[in-house]
Amino acid sequence: MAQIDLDLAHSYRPGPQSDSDYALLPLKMSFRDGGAYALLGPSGCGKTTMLNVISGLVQPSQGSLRFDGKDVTTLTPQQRNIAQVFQFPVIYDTMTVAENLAFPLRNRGVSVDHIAKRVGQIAEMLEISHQLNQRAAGLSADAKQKISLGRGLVREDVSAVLFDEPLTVIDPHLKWQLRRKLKQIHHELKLTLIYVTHDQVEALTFAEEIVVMTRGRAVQTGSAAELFERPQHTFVGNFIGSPGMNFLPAHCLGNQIQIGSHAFDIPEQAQHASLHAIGDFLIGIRPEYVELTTAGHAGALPAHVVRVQDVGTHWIITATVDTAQVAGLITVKARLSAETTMPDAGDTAWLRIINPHTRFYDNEEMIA
Ligand SMILES: Nc1ncnc2c1ncn2[C@@H]1O[C@H](COP(=O)(O)OP(=O)(O)OP(=O)(O)O)[C@@H](O)[C@H]1O
Repeated sequence: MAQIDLDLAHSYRPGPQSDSDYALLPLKMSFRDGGAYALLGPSGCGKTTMLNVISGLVQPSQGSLRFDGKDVTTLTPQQRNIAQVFQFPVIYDTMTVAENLAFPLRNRGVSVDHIAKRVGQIAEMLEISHQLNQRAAGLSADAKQKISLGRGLVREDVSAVLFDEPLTVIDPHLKWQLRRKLKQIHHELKLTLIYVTHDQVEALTFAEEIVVMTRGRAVQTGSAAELFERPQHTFVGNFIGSPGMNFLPAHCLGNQIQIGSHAFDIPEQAQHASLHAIGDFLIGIRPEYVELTTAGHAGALPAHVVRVQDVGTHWIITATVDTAQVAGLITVKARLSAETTMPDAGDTAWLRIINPHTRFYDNEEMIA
């Protein structure tokens, strides 16, 4: 296992001129030895490029990377001692499940006894012990991908195990089980795992730390709770959560926050942010933290209710807030508990949007 430090950028085009020429913009980041990470972001944001730069399949066009302080930039995947699991099964159909799992160990000259022990352990973890003597050829796509996962996890001496959307071919129910299983396996094997996905549920279930990426940038690395409570970038606010964070344009007038024609006291968490010096900014509040309250309540403004949806364990209210000439009508969503007395579509509801959970953004970055 190794601590992985990146200080690099990558462009597939020679002589990149603008940000859009880069698949990975210049970044500095570290993956802790033994950590479980997810690289999360929409299609094309650079996740696979980052994974391939770590494995050595792609050489960064600028900068370097280190494993435990040693520069590995020019080393091959094999020299870097990386195991990789891809979207589709990479196994030998003519071999049995046990032989497939043993293959990476046999290649490294591990003793027969140790191979048998380790293959048994991995098969048990993945619940494929009963299939060890079957030929891989006859197995379902799900079972084959489990073998691929097993082959990725079987070696104890790897620097890291990299997964590129490994559950794509897996049936939805099994997918859910395997995500939990991988988390448990990480706990037991203490391998450094880096897992690429565009699915936030997958990332949040599996990883201790999630690297959120957009347009070639890693905009935040943090636990599920950190990404939820303190999105450092508006993209994280939007992308994480369902529905995503609400954003409203605001500015400072005297020592108050002005949204449309409504003025609010600056809350405790933004006292230090010199909002008056910034001028225009965005406030962000998660639908979970928008409170339904009464007229004139501190931190609340009137909203026109457009839709009220019962989504089982809670309700989602969609309403519009008038920000006047700043941005016209802005949609705000509130996620309310099933016990709340709901307004109807067409009503005016007072929504408390300034409270201790409100965040402040300048140029997409969180400032308070
Ligand atoms: N071999 C390549 N040559 C040129 N451009 C590439 C190559 N591979 C990726 N790109 C470009 O680099 C950018 C990042 O792609 P990458 O595959 O890393 O993103 P991703 O987040 O993994 O997307 P997906 O989830 O769709 O796989 C995209 O604009 C993509 O078109």
